[in-house]
Amino acid sequence: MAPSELKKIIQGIPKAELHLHIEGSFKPELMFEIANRNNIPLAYDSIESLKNAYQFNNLQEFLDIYYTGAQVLIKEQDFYDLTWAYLTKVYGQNVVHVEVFFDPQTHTDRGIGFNVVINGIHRALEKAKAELGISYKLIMSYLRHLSEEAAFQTLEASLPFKHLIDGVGLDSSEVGNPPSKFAKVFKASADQGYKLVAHAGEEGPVSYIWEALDLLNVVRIDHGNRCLDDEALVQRLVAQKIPLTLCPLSNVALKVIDKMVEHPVAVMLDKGIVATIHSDDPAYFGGYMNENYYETARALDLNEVQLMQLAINAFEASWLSPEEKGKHISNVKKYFGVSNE
Ligand SMILES: Nc1ncnc2[nH]cnc12
Ligand SMILES: [Zn+2]
Repeated sequence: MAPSELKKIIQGIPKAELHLHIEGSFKPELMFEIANRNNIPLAYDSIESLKNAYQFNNLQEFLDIYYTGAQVLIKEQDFYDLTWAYLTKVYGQNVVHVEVFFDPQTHTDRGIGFNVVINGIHRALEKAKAELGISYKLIMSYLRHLSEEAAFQTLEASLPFKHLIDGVGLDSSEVGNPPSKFAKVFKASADQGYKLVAHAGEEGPVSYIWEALDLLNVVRIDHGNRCLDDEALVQRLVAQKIPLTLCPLSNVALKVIDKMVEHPVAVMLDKGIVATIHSDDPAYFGGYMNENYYETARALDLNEVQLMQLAINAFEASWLSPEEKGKHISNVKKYFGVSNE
């Protein structure tokens, strides 16, 4: 298929984004603008030199830059502008539903109020719902390089805003910080009514995916690339329809895989895993939803049936109601000319 034809097909697919760190959507241009208005010096003297620093050998090298960039976010308006910029961008890519991560501790540890962060993000999400027709869920992520005690404090701080938050996640430096470290706070989060997800098996071993399932009771795994190392785990994921939110451009940028042709998503689909494609930190990894679909489809020679399955899987994996899921899935099928019988 010609590149332009593939791009056109991907553009038209109604898509759900389920693995997006809002701080990872912070474009250098907006970062400079917000840094200037808040009088915060950046370590880079131009947008170009900042962009040149976006070369990573592993997850930690990325995280160091990502946390530094987030430090210019001070006011509610900053969080609003960040979120609104992301939403208007993906509106143009026919993303119709988003489930967005935010990292409260990255901000509260700098003295920014939980209310400042969540109110700014929430205001933009509400505006996108009203004006762009994009539905949303919000996921508060605990930073796994910090203690479980710190995660408990974050859970406590979230409670006045519980009505705005749909679930909790677990992100940041994976190796050495297994899911088991957060078993108690995940149980307490579930008791508060939060849904549960966790990053696992991105750089960490397959045992972290088992732990996320058995000790944290998550309903989806973020990344999960390493699951193919373990056939029993694959069978569990298939039998229980546990989705994996994969991020192909992120995996190449962070050297989780060497080249896109090595990405496991096609094999996962073949095995019947509810695999989905997302963008993780699009401002840092070179692409949003369309670019992730496109680069993966090109490298793995995905056909239209596989593209349709990926799009359907994302709605199946979402936290939308059964009726909403059904409506979106029927739209995807219609788009691909498949009957909804
Ligand atoms: N890919 C990733 N893995 C873990 N933590 C993250 N935080 C933002 N992006 C992340
Ligand atoms: Zn992620």
